[in-house]
Amino acid sequence: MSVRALQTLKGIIWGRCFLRAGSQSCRCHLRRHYVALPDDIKSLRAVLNPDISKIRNIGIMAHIDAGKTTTTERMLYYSGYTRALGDVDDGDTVTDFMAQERERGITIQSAAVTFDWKSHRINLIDTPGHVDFTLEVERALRVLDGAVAVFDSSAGVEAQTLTVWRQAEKHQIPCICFLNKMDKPTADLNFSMESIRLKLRASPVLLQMPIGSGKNFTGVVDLLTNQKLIWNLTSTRDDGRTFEAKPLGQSEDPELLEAAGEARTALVEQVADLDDEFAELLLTDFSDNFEAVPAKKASLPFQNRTLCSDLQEAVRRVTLARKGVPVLCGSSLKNKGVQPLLDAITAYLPAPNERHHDLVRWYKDDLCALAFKVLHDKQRGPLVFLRIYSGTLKAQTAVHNINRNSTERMSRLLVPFADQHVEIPSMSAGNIALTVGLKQTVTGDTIVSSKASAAAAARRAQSDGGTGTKRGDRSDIGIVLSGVEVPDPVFFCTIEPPTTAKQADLENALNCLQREDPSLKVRVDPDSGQTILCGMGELHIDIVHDRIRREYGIETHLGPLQVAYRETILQEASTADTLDRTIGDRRHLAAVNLSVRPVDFTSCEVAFTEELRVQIQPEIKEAVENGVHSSYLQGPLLGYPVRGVSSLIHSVSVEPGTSATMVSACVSRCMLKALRLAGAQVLEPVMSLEVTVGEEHLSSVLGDLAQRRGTVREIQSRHDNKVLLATVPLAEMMGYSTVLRTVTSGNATFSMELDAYEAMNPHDQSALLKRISGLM
Ligand SMILES: Nc1nc2c(ncn2[C@@H]2O[C@H](COP(=O)(O)OP(=O)(O)OP(=O)(O)O)[C@@H](O)[C@H]2O)c(=O)[nH]1
Repeated sequence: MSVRALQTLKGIIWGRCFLRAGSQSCRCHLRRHYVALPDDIKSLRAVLNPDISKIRNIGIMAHIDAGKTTTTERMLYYSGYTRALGDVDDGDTVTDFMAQERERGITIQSAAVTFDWKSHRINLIDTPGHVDFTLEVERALRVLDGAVAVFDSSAGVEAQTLTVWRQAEKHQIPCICFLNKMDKPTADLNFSMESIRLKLRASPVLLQMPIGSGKNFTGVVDLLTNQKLIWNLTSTRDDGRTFEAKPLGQSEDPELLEAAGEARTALVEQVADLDDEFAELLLTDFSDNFEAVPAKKASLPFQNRTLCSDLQEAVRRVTLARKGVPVLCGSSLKNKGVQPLLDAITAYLPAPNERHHDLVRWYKDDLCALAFKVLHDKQRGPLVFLRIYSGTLKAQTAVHNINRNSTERMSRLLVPFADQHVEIPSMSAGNIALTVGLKQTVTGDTIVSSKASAAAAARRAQSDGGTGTKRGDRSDIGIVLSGVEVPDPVFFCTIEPPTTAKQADLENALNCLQREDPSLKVRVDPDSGQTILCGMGELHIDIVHDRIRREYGIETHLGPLQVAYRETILQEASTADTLDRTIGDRRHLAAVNLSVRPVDFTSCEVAFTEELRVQIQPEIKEAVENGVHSSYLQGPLLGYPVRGVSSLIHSVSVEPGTSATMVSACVSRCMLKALRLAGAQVLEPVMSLEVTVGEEHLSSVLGDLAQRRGTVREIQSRHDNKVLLATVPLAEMMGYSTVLRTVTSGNATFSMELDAYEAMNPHDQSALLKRISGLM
């Protein structure tokens, strides 16, 4: 695997489990003017069910290399979760513990880590940064209440952050931005703010100003409190646990004083623009002196004010309403600025009860939880991470899984703290729980206390207009939390066990892995009988392969990686077919007349003419639909799934005694004829690619892309680098990371995501057809 892939893998497997022995000690010295960790941080772990208002379920999202791992490591360290500061460059982060633990076969990965910060419970939920794991991000976002976006302040918004940001917007998750790497000579606050504004179309609310730049970056001015937060680190080994907080006084550097004054006025004006309540306060109480606006309510001139009217609360309202995003600065690597980031998480991001979760209201105080990650532990079996939305989850009780329509018993309930998994008897709404014993639950399932509770919720939903999610044709309305949409895999390859005796073990491993990862698809080729792995990218398949070896002890052989093409049609066509077959003494006779026409590439439909719809018997209708759908599974050209076709059934006649299977077979055969007549066409996955490269290597990258059928959309300048935006067919991108590293001597990074399925041009299509049919 490439260095980049390995680095990315490190990001993906971040935060995985943590069965580390030994307690931790965090001795802190609280001196005058100095801020350090309060001693009570550890003891708060005794509070296993904190008040819901004190819980923060958050994720950290970032482009690769922005500093997510480093920032996370610092958070875990300052909160007392870890004893030593890990360094990604030295390979001793929490991540690397994971690798060792996996080597020892103890499992495990964790989807969430729990720690306390100043009387708040923070559940940090892993959001991997690589596009192959977009589904994991989506799954994590589903259970997050807030997120921190980490940026490299010299690069601003980069491709992967943009993708994850869009996903966060879809789930309406309030965010905070952390401009990391302020110690770099090229760090640029204004550029980063502008790129948040332009690329993310967000309204950045600057809460801190950096003090000094490059290696002279020493801390920040907190614009709310008008305080300087300074890290006077005495050596490179200084962990930055202690920092100095003092009011910005007149004796300061006049330039800093002026800049901070202007930035605070801009902040106050911006918040007033975004929050009416604050604007009213400003106009009535502080119209002639914005500088006197207090940071916190405690410092308001009159205490009986019932409105939450201080600046910090106004910023909070703005953040929760997603009208603006607070921006903080720091350098995680240099141990500066992470504690205020933790403060900001507790101050601005929402508690679970401040988020609106549809459907949950139907459960009132009954249990309703979402399984958002399943892991397999060798000793304890499947571990299921649940986000509890309402009610209480109790150990040693049976719970009902609505999606599987099954009831199963949960044996133990755990909280994933650093040094141990703490077992607890029950857990209330807002929390993240790790459960043992749920053997049938799959990622995305909704868990409730009983079947009766689900039925009661369904009745409430029905009487309130029935906004529950209807599942298939079931007559009951299942009140399920929406899971995640699983995108189509773009790559596939065969997988073989070392010996046929290991086939059953391989099947078991693949079943377990699929339960954990819904974006992994496994099927058996009907012609060859081979097992086929389908995944989201080279890295995804690589990791699955590696996990089968490490965690299940099976050395498998992977066939060459192939692109998952699709097929469609170019024009409309109509045809008819008759199937007349006698099997034994039974005659099967069916005839069908249908037409197909192209629609957009995302869907495939089947419909019946108005007249036929009222006449057709339900079992014949089902058989016809099955026939059409099975023809969509294998296109006429290369046998890839069909997309973008709408079929209309004009007539069907079936002689009595004809089996449903024969009706389906007749329809499938007719569909195949129709698809051929309609001019079948191969669709290929086209990726959008972003390459950041030093100017001197730009021409080599462009030359290489031209050979890959790439289309350059734009070349932007970013400091000394060029950012190249292009689209390239996925088929041309195998092993790109290695080639890119070679042509740029390691001076480039790239990220890639599926842009669209596009029709291949006739020349490329005929080359592909020849290659696949073995003629080339
Ligand atoms: N100068 C500087 N470098 C930093 C800072 N934070 C992280 N880095 C470096 O940036 C590189 C990437 O850091 P990571 O923390 O691994 O970033 P990440 O976002 O987790 O990256 P992936 O795991 O690849 O997704 C490492 O070499 C870090 O040492 C910072 O504040 N300043």
